[in-house]
Amino acid sequence: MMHDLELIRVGKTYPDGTVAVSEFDLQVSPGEFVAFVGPSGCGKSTTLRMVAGFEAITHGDIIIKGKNVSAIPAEKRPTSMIFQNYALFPHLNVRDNIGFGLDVKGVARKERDAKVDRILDMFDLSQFADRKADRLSGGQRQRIALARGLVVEPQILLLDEPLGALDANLRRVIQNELKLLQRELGITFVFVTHAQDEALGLSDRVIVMNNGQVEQIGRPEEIYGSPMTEFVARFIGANAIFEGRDLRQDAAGHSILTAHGRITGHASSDLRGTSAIIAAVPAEAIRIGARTGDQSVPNRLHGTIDTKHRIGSICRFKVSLSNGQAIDVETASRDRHVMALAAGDHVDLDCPPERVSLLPTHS
Ligand SMILES: Nc1ncnc2c1ncn2[C@@H]1O[C@H](COP(=O)(O)OP(=O)(O)OP(=O)(O)O)[C@@H](O)[C@H]1O
Repeated sequence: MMHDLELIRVGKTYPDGTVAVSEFDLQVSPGEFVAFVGPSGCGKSTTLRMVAGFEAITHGDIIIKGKNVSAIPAEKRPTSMIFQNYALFPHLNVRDNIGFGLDVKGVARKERDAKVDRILDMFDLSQFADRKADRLSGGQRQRIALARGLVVEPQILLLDEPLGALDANLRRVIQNELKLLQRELGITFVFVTHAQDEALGLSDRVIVMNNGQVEQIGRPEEIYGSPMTEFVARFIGANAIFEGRDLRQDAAGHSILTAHGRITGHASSDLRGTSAIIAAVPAEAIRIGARTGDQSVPNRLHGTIDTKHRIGSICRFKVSLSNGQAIDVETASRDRHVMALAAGDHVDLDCPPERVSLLPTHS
């Protein structure tokens, strides 16, 4: 199958010597929704701008639908980009803002108007068609920015933190709309965000970046449940991290010796010869219950509840372990034994070994 987008060892070094991206490999299927996520400065926007053609690449190749576009200017690429600040022209009305990309491409007036009308209708914006862009709410402007990106019928829509300027409620509404729209149109979306919940919630695959490099590419549940690197384990989700050493292997799996005794899990990579190892345990994989003294289960930990918060059907605990380390525990709030727990209670914790990732650590 031909990929919609392929990055082959793409790199970018800015003229001042800053290495923003290096050795970036990625293949995106037609109709896929992928999200770049990572801390500020990790190279997400630079990568997106290179795909759009707004930034020249210094190494590697960018292939769109089998065609090498590395040397092709932005306006000739089958991509369209949407920015966080919408980049609307405040003095143009909605219709002309949306039609702008078609004008640049020299689409004939009649066809342009028909396309703009169709998309105005689709985004429920027809009643604002003649209003100036600066007389609209944030959510309306965001819809116009989306409409403007889509009206040119791109093969790939590039979205750079498109929801960053919206408040939490509106963000959620537009997130839903975005997801539905993407399914309906079947256009490939490449989305950049520093909000991991957005990346995990919206996309088919997540690309976690750090320091200009790809840390891990995978489906949201893979990134969340099976981090492949220490960075991913610390950046995504709410993993409890236990440092350890003395790797052993037996029938139950690999185990390391930590401040809390042996923790058993699965090794995501070859750990032989690695002296410092961490165990990463997702907050929702940890079971919590009143102290019983039972030591027969694997990965037994002891702690004291610091705080308990109920958020809908989820109960979130902060628990201090015997060595003072505080960890997060998330569990279904409707369980009776969970309902009975309160701050100050001494608790037993455990986690099934298959949910524990053992990873090399660099610290
Ligand atoms: N024009 C430029 N010249 C030199 N360095 C730059 C330039 N633009 C970006 N950088 C640097 O390249 C690195 C990657 O920047 P980039 O904007 O791609 O990161 P980002 O992950 O999108 O960050 P954010 O989430 O803050 O937008 C950073 O170190 C940044 O300072």
